[in-house]
Amino acid sequence: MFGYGAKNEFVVENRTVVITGGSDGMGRAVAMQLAEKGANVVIVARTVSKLQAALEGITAAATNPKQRFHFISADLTDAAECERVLEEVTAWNEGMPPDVVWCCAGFCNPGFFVDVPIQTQRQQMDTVYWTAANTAHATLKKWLAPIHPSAQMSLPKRHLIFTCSTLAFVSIAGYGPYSPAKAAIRSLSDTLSQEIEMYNGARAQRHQNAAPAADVKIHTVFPMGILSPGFDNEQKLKPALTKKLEEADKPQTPREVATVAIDALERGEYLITTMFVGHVMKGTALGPSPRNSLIGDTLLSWLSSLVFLQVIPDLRGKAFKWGKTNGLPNGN
Ligand SMILES: NC(=O)C1=CN([C@@H]2O[C@H](COP(=O)(O)OP(=O)(O)OC[C@H]3O[C@@H](n4cnc5c(N)ncnc54)[C@H](OP(=O)(O)O)[C@@H]3O)[C@@H](O)[C@H]2O)C=CC1
Ligand SMILES: CCCCCCCCCCCCCCCC(=O)[C@@H](N)CO
Repeated sequence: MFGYGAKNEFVVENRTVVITGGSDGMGRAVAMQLAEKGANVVIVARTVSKLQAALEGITAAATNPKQRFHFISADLTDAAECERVLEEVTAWNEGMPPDVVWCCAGFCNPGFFVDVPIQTQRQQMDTVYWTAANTAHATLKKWLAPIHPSAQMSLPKRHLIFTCSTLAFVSIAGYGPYSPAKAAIRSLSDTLSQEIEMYNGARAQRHQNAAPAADVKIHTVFPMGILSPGFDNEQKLKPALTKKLEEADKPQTPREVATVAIDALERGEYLITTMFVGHVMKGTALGPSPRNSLIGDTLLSWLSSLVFLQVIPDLRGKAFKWGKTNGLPNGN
């Protein structure tokens, strides 16, 4: 929770939330929990049958008969489809854009770089990076449109949330098709977290000048493994070496990941990790990102830099030893 007496920085009651990838895994768990907290929820994914089944469960999680639920089928690798989704949600939401957009769409196709066709690697960039960037673009174009001072209303902060992976901080052999796309999301998130301040600054003068309708905050969640249908699929493709190198990962349920992430959003955090190993992976890679807590994150980065003195050679050493013992993956 956000702590006794502290302010909840992520109020969703009576507000409208869009969750991409909301038909399965973590996205569906997030949708259920935000419905439990009183949000109106729109889930977006490609497969209609999965959307219908998920929406039933999400609707049943509602706590107030006034809450509304909707699904939209769209392939978010197509930017025009993301614009359509935002238009449809705005029309459904009585002309108001959504208050929260959470990008969860994506899946992982692991494999060694030279073994995975380059076309598949481009597709990973499309499904992981571009679904998020397209959704962010369509959303922010709506949110940041200038509103004349006479038409300004008092609106609460809007939230754009990306879902990354701790692999964006520390990549592992066998994730070449996937980690770069997640690292690109992290970079976009850092860029936007700075750029958005210009708009929030302009809004401080909204009584004199045209400005966006509400302040905007950016967040990014970095889960470890999530026990989802996507994960089951990924395990079938994953090289044995990759499984060995990620032994420190004890996958969490979608519900656990959603709960931890929402709690962190309620505390107002920016880069969100969901368990101890994830915190340490973040700590080694904080770089120029805004901190959640100056002291906490600085101590974490010191701890991590010590831990990683051992982890970096360990990962490389295990890869070397694997090749020495087992030969090439398909060399027989
Ligand atoms: N599972 C894991 O171990 C980890 C996952 N993550 C990330 O967390 C997020 C959720 O993962 P997970 O819970 O495994 O998800 P799942 O693989 O279980 O579900 C993925 C969701 O995304 C949708 N989706 C996929 N491609 C598109 C597309 N092109 N357009 C629209 N919707 C799409 C799927 O529906 P449909 O196929 O019908 O479109 C589905 O709703 C992802 O971003 C993933 O990369 C991060 C760390 C670990
Ligand atoms: C004490 C600190 C030690 C740190 C050791 C680092 C070990 C690496 C763990 C790799 C974990 C990968 C999780 C993300 C998985 C993911 O995103 C995919 N499953 C995609 O779906």
